[in-house]
Amino acid sequence: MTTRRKGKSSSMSSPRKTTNKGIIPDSGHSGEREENTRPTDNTAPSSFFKLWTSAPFVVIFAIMAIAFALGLQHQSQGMDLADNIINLLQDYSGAVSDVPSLSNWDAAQMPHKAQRQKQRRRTSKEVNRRLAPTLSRNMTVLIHDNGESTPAGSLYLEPKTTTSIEELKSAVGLVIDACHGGTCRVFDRYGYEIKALGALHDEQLLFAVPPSRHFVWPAFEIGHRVAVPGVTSSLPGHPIILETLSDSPRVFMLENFLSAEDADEVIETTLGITAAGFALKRSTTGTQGAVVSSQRTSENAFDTTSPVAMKLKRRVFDLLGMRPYVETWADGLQVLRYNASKAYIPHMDYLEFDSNADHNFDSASPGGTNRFATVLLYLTDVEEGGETVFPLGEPLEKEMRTTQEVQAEARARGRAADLKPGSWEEEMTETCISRLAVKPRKGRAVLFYSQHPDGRPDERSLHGACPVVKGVKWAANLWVWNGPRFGHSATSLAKEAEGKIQAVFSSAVEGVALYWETTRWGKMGPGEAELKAMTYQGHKWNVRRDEGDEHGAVLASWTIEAEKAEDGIIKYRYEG
Ligand SMILES: O=C(O)CCC(=O)C(=O)O
Ligand SMILES: [Fe+2]
Repeated sequence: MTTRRKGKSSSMSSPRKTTNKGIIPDSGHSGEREENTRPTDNTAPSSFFKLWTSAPFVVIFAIMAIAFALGLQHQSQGMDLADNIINLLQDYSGAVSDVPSLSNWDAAQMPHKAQRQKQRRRTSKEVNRRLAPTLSRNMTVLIHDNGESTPAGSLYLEPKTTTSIEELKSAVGLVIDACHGGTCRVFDRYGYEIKALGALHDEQLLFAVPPSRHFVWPAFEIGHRVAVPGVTSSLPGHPIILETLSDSPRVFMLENFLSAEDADEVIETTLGITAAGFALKRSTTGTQGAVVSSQRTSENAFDTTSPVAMKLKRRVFDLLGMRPYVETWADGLQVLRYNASKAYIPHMDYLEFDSNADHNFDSASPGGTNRFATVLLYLTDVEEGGETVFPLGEPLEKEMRTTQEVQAEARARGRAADLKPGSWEEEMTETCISRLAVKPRKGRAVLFYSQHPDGRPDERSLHGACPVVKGVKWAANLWVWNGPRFGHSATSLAKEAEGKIQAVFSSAVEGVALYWETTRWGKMGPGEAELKAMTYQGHKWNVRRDEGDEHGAVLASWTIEAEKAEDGIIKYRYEG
């Protein structure tokens, strides 16, 4: 195995300027694969894609002819080639060059048939399981620091020296300092952890994720689009498309994330919630006791358990490469309603380190947790206004406007929305007009990260909800934490909610997980924190053998009996 280490890779300081054109594959490989792994220009499909999508048969024929010719001379080499082609298909299943550009989202067409088939291949639940545990051939892989768009170095791997995933991980440790000793997990560029060497292929981009950190989608460049493989989308045949809007702050647009029916169901479910602490009411801020703020004028509700909320919460974890789903790592789905003029001043989603003495919010420190990423779902179109604005993000389309023009437009919007002249809402509108702002569209979602890949809070993640000018904006967000969340919001409020019981679960033995019906709640064991849940009389909880994403055999079941609760709390312990 040979290691090549480049100068310390760095984040794109100016995404528009930077591309990873500088990658030079190890000798012996044409540059063509890297050319294709590079972000694709929306308007100019890469030459490979043009050929593949416009004339697949020509490509297949050419491939077969080469494979056959090689096979005659050297059978195993022909097999390698065939393997490589399959890998190639898997890798490119997510690269999108033929979806419409941002300004043309409405026209989103069906992906090309070949691409759909590739999508299905990848969607099969656990790609790694079907793959050989060994390397198929000598190959070069490019090693990226988590979340980085350019590689830190490359590794030349040979089947005879790299015989296990552990060896791959140790090799990665030679390239990436934070992975010294082989401590990192290795992900492909779609957020799938590599668990079998057979999943690797030549010139693949690999992302090294240090222990207790999570995969972060690389930005590549503004406008880079990926059809996300393996994550359920709103419509069969239409993959979720993740488009880079900004590198720093790290913001992505997600198209096809949820269907119109799902959006309607979230709203209907929300309007039906009556429990105190969950039902729709004027939004609050703060962790020490929620306070109504003049700078957050929306209404919100928490939907923690409805089937549609559970489905979307799991989808978000999948999209983030956080598998399996862990209930205690996210706040409930927070549903938001903004009537005309309502807004939320620019803020961070992560909580201040000293916001509560009982919790370590320093997410970069061992055991510290805080909000890591936000996925914001738009449940309605909004006639005018209501954008999610990132004041530190570059606008997608730069318009040459003077400050006076921007101010005049903000005032006009303010009048239309009935905003108080000189109010923070009117002032914010200037930012909405001139900085990175995402227009709500039903079914669309935005992903942004509140933490750097190493867990430090990202102060550039500042964002807010622009005042709605015309119409009503319904949205829902899921705040995903980098570990078990602080039990403030939904959970502690829920204690007060009528009829609910706080259940606390633990296990004296390793290798088991808690499930609420078919929903995985989390891992249990002597080394794990107790799992907590708000639950009802008659709810059934299962202890299963922990088999990750799969449902292991049921080892024990508990049915909630309200009369056994003391002070509204009931404890269950699995003794094995
Ligand atoms: O509604 C939006 O666009 C943003 C909402 C938000 O940032 C929040 O609720 O934390
Ligand atoms: Fe927010």
